[in-house]
Amino acid sequence: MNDAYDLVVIGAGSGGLAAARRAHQLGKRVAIAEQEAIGGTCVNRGCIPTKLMIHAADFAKQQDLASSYGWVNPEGLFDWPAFKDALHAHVESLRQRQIQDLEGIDILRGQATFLEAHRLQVGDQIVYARYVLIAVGAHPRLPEIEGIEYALTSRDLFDLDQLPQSVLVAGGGYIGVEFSQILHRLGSQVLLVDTEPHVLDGFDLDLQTGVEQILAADGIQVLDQARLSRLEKTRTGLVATLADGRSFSVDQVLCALGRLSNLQNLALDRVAVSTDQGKIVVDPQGRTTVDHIFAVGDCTTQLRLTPVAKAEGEVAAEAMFGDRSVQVNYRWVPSAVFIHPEVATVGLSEEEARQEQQEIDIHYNSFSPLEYALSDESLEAFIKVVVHRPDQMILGVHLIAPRAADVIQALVPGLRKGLTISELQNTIGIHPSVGEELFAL
Ligand SMILES: Cc1cc2nc3c(=O)[nH]c(=O)nc-3n(C[C@H](O)[C@H](O)[C@H](O)COP(=O)(O)OP(=O)(O)OC[C@H]3O[C@@H](n4cnc5c(N)ncnc54)[C@H](O)[C@@H]3O)c2cc1C
Ligand SMILES: NC(=O)c1ccc[n+]([C@@H]2O[C@H](COP(=O)([O-])OP(=O)(O)OC[C@H]3O[C@@H](n4cnc5c(N)ncnc54)[C@H](O)[C@@H]3O)[C@@H](O)[C@H]2O)c1
Repeated sequence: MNDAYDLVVIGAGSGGLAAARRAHQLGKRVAIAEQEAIGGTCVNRGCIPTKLMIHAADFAKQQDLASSYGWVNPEGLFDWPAFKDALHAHVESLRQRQIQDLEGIDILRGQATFLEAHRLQVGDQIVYARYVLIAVGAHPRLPEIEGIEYALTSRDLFDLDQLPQSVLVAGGGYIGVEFSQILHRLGSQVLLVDTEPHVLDGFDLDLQTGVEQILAADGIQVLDQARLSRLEKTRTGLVATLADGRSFSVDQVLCALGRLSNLQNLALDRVAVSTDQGKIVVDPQGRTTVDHIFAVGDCTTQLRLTPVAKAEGEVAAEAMFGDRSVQVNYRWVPSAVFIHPEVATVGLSEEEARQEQQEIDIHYNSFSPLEYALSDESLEAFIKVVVHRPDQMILGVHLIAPRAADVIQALVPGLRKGLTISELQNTIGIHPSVGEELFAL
């Protein structure tokens, strides 16, 4: 049968592409179904365009610092349409590269739906699949409040005709915090509203409060324990009302309130795949409650990050067709919030370690990065290490500093092998660098 595959992958994002390529390398006949653009969220409307916007915004910060380093009149004007064109051209080139990398794999254009356990409809085509991998990702959650149709999501930001002069950002997670600083640096007045006591709920509390200080020092107003409850369109923009009755007139409102798995069109009820709170339940190999159906990435109950989706995709393909013993190890997954200065974290927060009733010591080092030395502006960067007192092994590392993401991820192989605080303290670093501060704890 022409339309019979060893594996049909649903969704050509980070997880689906990794699985499809691995299964193809293992000699299997593979098809990948995609209803939108190849590359999924990360390439088309997530990590890559966001980080390009962060670089654009960072030049504004560098201009501020440059005048302390002898540069005269470093201020320039930001041309949003020119940047947008360059951004979309780069995203298009990445997309083309992803398509080239799919050589030997059939691309099925359209929405995939289960007809029965091994049969899928993709657009107007019906295909047979020995195995199916669901990698359908997620979409922004919008609360059911009056006027929500006027709000933007992160998807819309890369296509705006012009940047808003004022914006209310609802949600202080990764997306809300990153875009608050981007939009502020590019000239918008920003108000950030979050329901929790601090932004970045779930991060180490010192990171949460440290980030709020950075945002406040930038001139971003942060309202904690506040909930967006209504939007009204006016002649000039929007009026956003909070649950406590306060209201704000702004040009735009950005909703960054978490993401929901894209399960709505799959007809999962026809195949008895179990879900929990709208996410597919999987084991550490990505197997669902149905033996030949796997799921990876943002549509599952695991962490929602690109490198995690990729690792899960590769493991799932191995579990189907190669080394059946592999599993994803979620113990030491680092992550970063790409603001200036960067925020990066790995392992347990102090609060998580205390909740687990671990006996812990906290090692802390605050420092001022050299790039601020000549500036009137100050930056208190810090590193915090959570240590298991009985054996001195490191349980978590949390850093706010320039280049924090690179510093933290370089530690991960050591952490996986049981790195202790004295091994860190006995290391000779590179001077002058942010990384050497790790060894001065
Ligand atoms: C603004 C933003 C910034 C981010 N920044 C970072 C970052 O800096 N670092 C990081 O690690 N992560 C980041 N993420 C998260 C990261 O993008 C995701 O974790 C990652 O893309 C998940 O990959 P995935 O394969 O699970 O899903 P996706 O990449 O979302 O791919 C799913 C694909 O499935 C398709 N699809 C859905 N349903 C069907 C169907 N029925 N039939 C056919 N196709 C279907 C979709 O069109 C989509 O292309 C960011 C996310 C956002 C929104
Ligand atoms: N740098 C990165 O790695 C990166 C960047 C962007 C996105 N991501 C991924 O994308 C996912 C989604 O990001 P996100 O920021 O949308 O979600 P999130 O879950 O990280 O944060 C949502 C925030 O919204 C708040 N909130 C919920 N309802 C609210 C309301 N009605 N009013 C005000 N605040 C409210 C929550 O308290 C929470 O702080 C993340 O989980 C992350 O995995 C990662």
